[in-house]
Amino acid sequence: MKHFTSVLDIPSLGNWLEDAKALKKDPRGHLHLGKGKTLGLLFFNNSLRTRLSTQKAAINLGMDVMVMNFGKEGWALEFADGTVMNGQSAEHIREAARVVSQYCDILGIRAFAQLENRELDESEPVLNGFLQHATIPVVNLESALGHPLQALADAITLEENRIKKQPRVVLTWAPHPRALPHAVANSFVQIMQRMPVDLSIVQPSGYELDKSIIGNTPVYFDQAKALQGADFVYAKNWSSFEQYGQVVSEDQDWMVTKEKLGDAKFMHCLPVRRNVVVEDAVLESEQSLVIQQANNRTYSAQLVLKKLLEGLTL
Ligand SMILES: NCCC[C@H](NC(=O)CCC(=O)O)C(=O)O
Ligand SMILES: NC(=O)OP(=O)(O)O
Repeated sequence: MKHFTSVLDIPSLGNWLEDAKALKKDPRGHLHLGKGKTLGLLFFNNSLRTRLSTQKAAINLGMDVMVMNFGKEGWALEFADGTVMNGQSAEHIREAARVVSQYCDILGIRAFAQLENRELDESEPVLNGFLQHATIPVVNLESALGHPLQALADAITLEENRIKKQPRVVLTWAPHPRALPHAVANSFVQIMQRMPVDLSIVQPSGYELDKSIIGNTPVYFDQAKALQGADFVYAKNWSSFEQYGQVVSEDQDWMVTKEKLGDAKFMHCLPVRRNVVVEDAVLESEQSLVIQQANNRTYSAQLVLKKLLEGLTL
């Protein structure tokens, strides 16, 4: 693995989940591996978990870390080739990526979808710009299309809480006051499709995710029915894919409640809007796994960094 940009970069999920378990038992067991190596983290969007858990993961591996809030503090970057840069952009990705590569050994990039132009988002200008021009391994800290470190933490959490051999996992759309990206939902679907679970998606009409990601995963429109008998309920808002980036329903009836949850465990990537996405009673109950999911972000990041560091020393 040269870079980690997608769930599809995980060669064997079963082996990785075993590796994650071992790392979690002995987080400081590989302090030598990152000694003298620097992780650079560039954030074009806000973060709490990704920023701190990825730093923590690097610290556990003995790495040094440099973090920059690029969105506000970096020069506005130009990604298109051949442009006359007489507008807002002060620096080209061709220089920026090569410059940063000299200071770091591994580079993490967070750059969300803009949700204005599907083709532009699908071209992943920021992540792909760094992939193309950086000379070091690149890690996706949530891009327009995916959030693989979150999905890996979700898989670890599910593995720790599964009772059944083939649990029923339901990804439910939930209301939100803003238009949100598809990245978390995409990567969750992709990783669950690779696990021994019975996965389905439930959402209001108009919120179908990218067909190329859904594949054969069943999609339902009746939330109460879909949640019946679920073992894990993963809530997430996303904007319309068809009417790209639009909010086509704000239906509060889709909020996850204790009653709808039944005996299922509740999952969400956080940050979560209380009493919009999910009611307080769920988050305060024993059924909520959200804090454990956030904890597992450290081990998912640590696993990825460990694999990349091992690749560097080969
Ligand atoms: N990294 C986890 C989720 C990040 C982002 N959520 C948000 O922007 C929520 C912000 C708010 O609630 O206003 C998303 O859905 O992709
Ligand atoms: N779940 C997650 O990625 O959280 P942050 O956006 O706070 O990093």
